[in-house]
Order: sequence, then structure tokens, then C-alpha cells
Amino acid sequence: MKRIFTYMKKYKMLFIIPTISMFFLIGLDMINPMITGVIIDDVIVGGEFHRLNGLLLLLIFITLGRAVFGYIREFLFDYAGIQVGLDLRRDLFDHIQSLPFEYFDKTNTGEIMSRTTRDVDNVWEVVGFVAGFFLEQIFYVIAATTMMFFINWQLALICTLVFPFLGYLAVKMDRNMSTAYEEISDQDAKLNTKAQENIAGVRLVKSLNREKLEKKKFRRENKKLYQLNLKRNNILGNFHPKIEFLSYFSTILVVLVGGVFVINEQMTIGSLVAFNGFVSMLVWPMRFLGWLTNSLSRCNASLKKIFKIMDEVPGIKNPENPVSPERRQGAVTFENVTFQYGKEKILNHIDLEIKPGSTIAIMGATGSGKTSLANLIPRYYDTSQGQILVDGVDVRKQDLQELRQSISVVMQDTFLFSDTLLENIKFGSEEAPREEIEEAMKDARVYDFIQEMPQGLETIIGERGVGLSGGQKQRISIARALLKKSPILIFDDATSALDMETEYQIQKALNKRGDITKIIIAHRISAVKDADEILILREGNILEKGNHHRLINQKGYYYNLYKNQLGDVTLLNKEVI
Ligand SMILES: Nc1ncnc2c1ncn2[C@@H]1O[C@H](COP(=O)(O)OP(=O)(O)OP(=O)(O)O)[C@@H](O)[C@H]1O
Repeated sequence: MKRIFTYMKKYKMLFIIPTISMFFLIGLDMINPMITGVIIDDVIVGGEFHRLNGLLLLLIFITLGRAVFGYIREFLFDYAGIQVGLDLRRDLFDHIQSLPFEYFDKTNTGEIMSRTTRDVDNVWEVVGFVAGFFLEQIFYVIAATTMMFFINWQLALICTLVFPFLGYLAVKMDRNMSTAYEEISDQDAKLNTKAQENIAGVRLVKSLNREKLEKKKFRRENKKLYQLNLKRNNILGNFHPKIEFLSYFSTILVVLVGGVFVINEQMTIGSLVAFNGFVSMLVWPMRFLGWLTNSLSRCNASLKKIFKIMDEVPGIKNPENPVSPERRQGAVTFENVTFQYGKEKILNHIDLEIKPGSTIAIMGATGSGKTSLANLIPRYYDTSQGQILVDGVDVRKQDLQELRQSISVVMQDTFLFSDTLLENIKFGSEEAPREEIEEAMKDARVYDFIQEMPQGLETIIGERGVGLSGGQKQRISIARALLKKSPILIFDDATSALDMETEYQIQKALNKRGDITKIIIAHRISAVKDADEILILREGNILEKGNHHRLINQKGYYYNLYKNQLGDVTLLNKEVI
């Protein structure tokens, strides 16, 4: 909870001014019962009617003052809360952006969504409203108790007997509620993940007729959340009557003992009425105790979750004194590189030399480590052993942004934003001139189909590019990568959804860019056969290496693959003939 004060400090005036207003407000509230007492004792009982107008006027001024100070308090606390919420969400999002791939491998999107939305809202609610209200209630209690002691200390002492019990209840309730809220927050994240995954994969769910099962799974998680909320409700319900009882008990005590004091003339009726006015100021904070503890515990649980993410140290960091290569020309060297995910070894002692402007293809069975190998070049992950040099400098010594700017990657899993086609293509090269955009579109073979669309480049596509074919989505990702004009280009199975003709056209366009180093991961011979070097990976080891002719002559894995794929083509040709 303490760490939130660092955020609040920045807006201290936005907290100080409403706090001062709050003091004035409480001060005015303390005068009200006293005036009522005077009206009863001096005007009604004492017959000093000439004082009535003045006293009523004072009451009106107090009411007006209350309205003004109340407004300032309300508005500024709320404003401060909005600012703190804004900063917290921004910092959380910025931090999430700095986290490496590894973090996202082990954390669900739904959970991250929960933290950046609901949890920040819980904090905002407390900072902007509940905390101020809580403070106000504490001061009301202090001020009203002081006034009560001032009017009649014996009666005040009797009333405050309930305070230790209330304190005990509040602390106990906070402990129980904090645990309950942590569980709720975790379950909420799970439910969010379930909903997010189901909605993102709705087409798969429908195509496999899994709606019923998915509904069942969602209901199960939803029910767990319901049960946890019920548990929280029970805790609240368990404490609430006790708090209510104690708060009303003090009122009964006042009427009872105060009545005796009035009968014994130890107190006037006006003083008793004034005293009762202050007691009612105590009753409200007591009644709110449950609600306040509830909100504070919820905020505390949310803060814990938020700061847990904020405390995640990015495993892949920018070096303190980055070294830039003399020239960015696209040379890549793997020196005895070993890589593992956790304990699982993925790549074994890989040595590889990729010359600037050359084309290197990587093939191999699924899971042989092709993507993992490519992911090490832009430092999506760091090697476990050995080093990777880009243009002669270890990637870990280079400025991360600069390094990644020098590499364009078309990932296996195409992702398009729900935005216009233009924005999707320009993503990462926002300043690119129109001619370059058109050139990239032509090279990626998207120019023609985009021209045919009613709104051309301004066509908005749905999340993940709904409304486009798989091949069209891949081609847009290729256009995006080509536009970046980086010296290194990585295609991770980027043409798998394209027909051979389109794939061939794109290859031709790539060959035009002789100064770019091309790393092509593919399963089809047609996509790799013209590469300067073809690498066959098996279980993280280099099985074969060489150009097309050399590998054919070796009569190994590549040769067999070629035979199989060519066999299909021959068969196809025969059928056509
Ligand atoms: N984020 C990850 N965390 C843990 N293990 C992973 C992760 N990504 C991949 N792996 C594992 O690493 C191994 C190599 O995966 P990789 O994606 O590099 O293979 P690949 O050759 O590119 O496969 P494909 O041809 O199917 O794309 C696989 O056994 C896979 O299960």
C-alpha cells in the first residue's frame, strides 16, 4: 500500500487542498449541533427569541460553507484519483511493454488485462474517493469525540467504550477480507483469460462444435468467482451486524444515561440534543467501517498484484554502454550457441556464418528449433551458452532498439491490428513515404488486391485481420517487413499460406534486394532451393548444410524431402496432363 504514496506525492496539492477543505467542513459540522443546543436551551427554553434570527442566519451560512467545501473536497480528491489511476496504468503498461517474450510465455493475456483494467480501477476508487472519505471519517470521530467530552465527559466516556471493540472488528475483518480479495483477484484473472481465449478462438470453437464444452468451462470458472464473492460476502455479513449493534448501542446508551443526567439536572436538554448530534456523527463512520475496510482490502489486494508485475525485472535488458557495429550490413554469426527453454535443451552448439546480402534457408521437422534459432538474433531470447554476433558485435552488447530496428521479422503467427490496411503496413515504419509503401506492397503482392478494395488502403480490417484470407494476411505482414528496409530479414514460415506462383513472385522481389540478408524458415523446397545455403536442423543440431545441389548430391534428409515433394508435383502434372 505504501508504494502508492510515491504516485500520490506528485499531486500533493490535489490532496492537500481537499484535505484542508475537509477540515473546514468538519469544523462547520461541529458548530451545527452546538447552535441547535443553544436554540433549544436559550431560545426555546430560555425565551431569548431575539437571538433566533442571528442563529438561523448562522445555520444558513454554515450550510452554504459546507456546500462549497464539500464540492472542493469531492472534486479535487476525485481529480487526484483520476491522475494517480492514469499514471499507474501508464507505468504498468510501459513496464509490461519492457518485459521479454519469456514473461508472456508464462503469463496469460487475461491476467494482464485484469491487472491493467480492474485492478487499476480498484486503486483509483480508493485513492480518489475511499481514502479521502476514510480520512474524513477518522477526523469526524476525533472532532465529534472531542466535542462530546467538552459537553459531558462522563457521557462521552461511556460512548467511547465501544471503540476498542470496533477497532478489533475492523482489523480482523481487514485480515479476512484481504485474503478473500487476493483469491477473488486471481480467479477474476482466470475468468478473464477464459473469456479472452474463448472469444479469440471462437471460430475454432464453433468449427469443432465445442460451444457446449466451452460454456461448461466458463460456467465452472464463473461459479468459482461467484463462490469466492459469496465467501467475501459472508465475511462482510458476519461483521456487519456486530458493527451495527455496537454503533446503535452507543446511541441507546446516550438516550438512557443522558436522560438520567437531564432528570438529575447534570445536563440541559439542549446539551443532550447537541451531544446526540455528535453521537450520530460517530454512528455513520462506524456503519461505514465495513464498507471502508472492504474497499481498502480490495485495493490492497489489487496493489499487490500490480506491483508484482512492476517488480518483474526484464530478463533481457539494454546494456548500460551499448556498442554499435561500425556498419549495419546484415552479417550474422552464431558461435557455439546453445539454447534452452528452462531445462529443455533446444539448440546444441550451433556454429553458423551468414554473410551480408546472402540468403540462408532453415529447414527441419516441426519442433527441431528453427524458430528458436531465428528468435535469438533479435534477442527475443538470450543464448544459454555461446554468442551471436550481428555485424561483428555480440547482440547482448548492442542497443536493443537499434538491433531490433535492423531486423525485420515476419512471424509464423500473423498478427494484424484492427485498423486500416495502411496503418498495418506502416506499423514500425510510420515515416515511410508513399512510394516506398507502394513498392513494398507490390513486392509483397498485395498491391492489386488492395486496389480492388472499395476503400483501398483505408479499409479497416478486424482484429487479427478477419475479412482477409490467410495468404492475404501473410502478404500484408510481408509488406510490413519489407517496408522496414532492415539489413536483415527473417521469414518464419512466412509464405506457407501462399500459392507457389505468388511465393515465386515474392522470392523474385526479395532477390532484387541483394543488399539484404535473408533468413528463410520454410517447409517447402520451392521456398528454399535458390538460397545460398540451406540448413537442415534436427533436434537442435545441424544435420545438413550446403546449397541445393550439394544437398541433393548428399542424398540425405533434404534429398528425400525433395523427392517426396517433387513426387507430388510429378503426380499433379500427370493428373493435369
Ligand atoms: N516459449 C517456449 N517455451 C518453452 N518451450 C518452447 C517455447 N517455444 C518453443 N518451445 C519448444 O522448443 C522446441 C523448438 O521449437 P521451435 O518453435 O523452435 O521449433 P520449429 O522448428 O520452429 O517448429 P515449427 O516448424 O513447428 O515451427 C519445441 O520442442 C517446442 O516445444
